[in-house]
Amino acid sequence: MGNQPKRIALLTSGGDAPGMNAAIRAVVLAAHHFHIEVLGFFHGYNGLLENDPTLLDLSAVNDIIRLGGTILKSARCPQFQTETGLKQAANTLVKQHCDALIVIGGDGSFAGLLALKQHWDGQMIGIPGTIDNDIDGSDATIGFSTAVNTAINAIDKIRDTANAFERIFIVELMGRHSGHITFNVGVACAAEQVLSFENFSADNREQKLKQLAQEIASVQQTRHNSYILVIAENVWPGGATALARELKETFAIDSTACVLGHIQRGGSPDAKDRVIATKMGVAAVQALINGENEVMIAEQNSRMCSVALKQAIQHQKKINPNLVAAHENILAVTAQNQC
Ligand SMILES: Nc1ncnc2c1ncn2[C@@H]1O[C@H](COP(=O)(O)OP(=O)(O)O)[C@@H](O)[C@H]1O
Ligand SMILES: O=P(O)(O)OC[C@H]1O[C@](O)(COP(=O)(O)O)[C@@H](O)[C@@H]1O
Repeated sequence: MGNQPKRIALLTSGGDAPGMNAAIRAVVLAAHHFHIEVLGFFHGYNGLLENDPTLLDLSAVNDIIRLGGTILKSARCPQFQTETGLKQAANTLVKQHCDALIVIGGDGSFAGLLALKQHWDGQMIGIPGTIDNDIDGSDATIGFSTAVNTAINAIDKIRDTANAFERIFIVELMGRHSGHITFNVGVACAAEQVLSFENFSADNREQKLKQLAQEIASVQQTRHNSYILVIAENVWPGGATALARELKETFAIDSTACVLGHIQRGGSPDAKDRVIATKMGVAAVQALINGENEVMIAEQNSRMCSVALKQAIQHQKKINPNLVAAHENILAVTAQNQC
């Protein structure tokens, strides 16, 4: 306990995620409990370059657990990826007498922490905050659950029009490198097709287009029903709009492309995200007090634990293969054959 930090720097970085505020609140409350000060830096790593932080007292985090976005603002900060930027950030932390840094963000933000390590020797802890859920070593990330629920709500609404008009919709979901959102939403919405990194490669594009055209024709002829295809962003060259155009040009199939976009990142965090963010925020302060360094707080089988930051950014977290297989082999096929 003698070496516990006296002043923690806290920031949110990269894509904002619902529940980041809940994590900020938990860090501040836990730190207050242990008589540690928390300095909030704004605009991601830019805040360390700007050196204009604010002391986060209890009133600063009052009633923020239910708010989407982040009260500390977020940003991407190219300057932090230069030696000059990293040195400047390290100087700020020294000048502000911070002996620890907690960053709530995604894999890029954690890579940033590891780069800063070359110039600053304080304690560093990452808290996984990203809707993409693409962080190794943690079963879930803050924001994923809310984003999935938001997309489900949106697609359920689209389904009403799709059913009423027996129309085809192609809905593009976020997750630039991973299909966690796409597969979970696809299964939960009973989407007729799911297209993501796990089950599609652009090399098979022509074959896939033909297969989709056949499926759509079959569903429409035999069932007079709607057809919803969910696709991950970046998976089809040109995205949902290009796919809709190709179906029209090659097979004369009319479809409507719908890009859900940033709607998935916003809104009040759901119960799951509020709870995981709170647990992670408290665990981060406890990890600092225990002398841990260069780790990310994670949840594994409902328990909080620490994972080396290096391990967290390996990009090896796969979609549950049972989910992919169930959709490919059972759910979609069975649903499409219903009369
Ligand atoms: N290799 C790196 N070195 C230093 N900083 C980095 C590095 N990679 C990312 N960052 C910092 O982290 C920020 C957020 O990363 P980004 O990948 O955009 O979001 P996320 O953290 O959500 O994955 C970047 O804008 C940059 O400031
Ligand atoms: O808002 P931007 O800068 O266009 O970024 C969009 C990207 O951010 C995300 O919403 C979240 O990604 P990160 O959490 O890794 O930043 C991705 O799903 C999406 O591809």
